[in-house]
Amino acid sequence: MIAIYPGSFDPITLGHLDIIERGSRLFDLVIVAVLRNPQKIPLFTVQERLRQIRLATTHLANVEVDGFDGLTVNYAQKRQAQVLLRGLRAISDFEVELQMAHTNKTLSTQIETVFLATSNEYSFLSSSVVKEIARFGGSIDHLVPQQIAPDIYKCYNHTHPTANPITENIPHQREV
Ligand SMILES: Nc1ncnc2c1ncn2[C@@H]1O[C@H](COP(=O)(O)OP(=O)(O)OP(=O)(O)O)[C@@H](O)[C@H]1O
Ligand SMILES: CC(C)(COP(=O)(O)O)[C@@H](O)C(=O)NCCC(=O)NCCS
Ligand SMILES: [Mg+2]
Repeated sequence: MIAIYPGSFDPITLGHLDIIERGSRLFDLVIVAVLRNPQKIPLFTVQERLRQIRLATTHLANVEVDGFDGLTVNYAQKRQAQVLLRGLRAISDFEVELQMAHTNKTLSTQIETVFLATSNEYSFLSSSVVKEIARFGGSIDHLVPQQIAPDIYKCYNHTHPTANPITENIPHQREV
């Protein structure tokens, strides 16, 4: 069975990686699918995010990384996937995710959404939290795959919080 794990992944966190690893044990193939979303101003371009997710998942043979436009169910059908994989952290996720799952069901009755509960240690973790910490000069080493931490520090003009402490010139939004 093929599962699509769609999302923004701006950037990928250890919470996402945990869902990908657990998904890869449940499904024959997990396709991590990054939405090209013109409505969001991302920190990383889609190309950068694809590269980052690929770097973080090299140890998983049945994981593929791709970008897509348009409706997720259309992309799932194109890839012959039967499942949309999503993660649940809290009630706030549940409300949005349930609405999304029901909407997708009206668009394609063939595709099921499967939710994995967050692992306890990542229940607080989001891409937004990572960006907020990095933006104010904190360490994100324990929150993202080690291969991509340097990318994030670079965006905020510091190599590592201990190497180059917070300055007043940290940009609030990087140009993409
Ligand atoms: N720590 C986590 N544990 C479990 N699932 C997660 C975790 N972080 C994100 N997810 C799930 O991954 C999917 C993609 O989420 P998304 O790309 O929006 O990440 P995010 O961390 O929520 O980022 P943002 O802060 O930009 O919303 C969603 O199903 C989301 O619930
Ligand atoms: C990309 C995503 C899964 C949300 O990802 P996110 O959790 O990273 O914000 C969702 O916005 C989506 O599926 N967008 C594509 C458009 C679509 O299919 N909309 C109908 C479902 S609400
Ligand atoms: Mg989110």
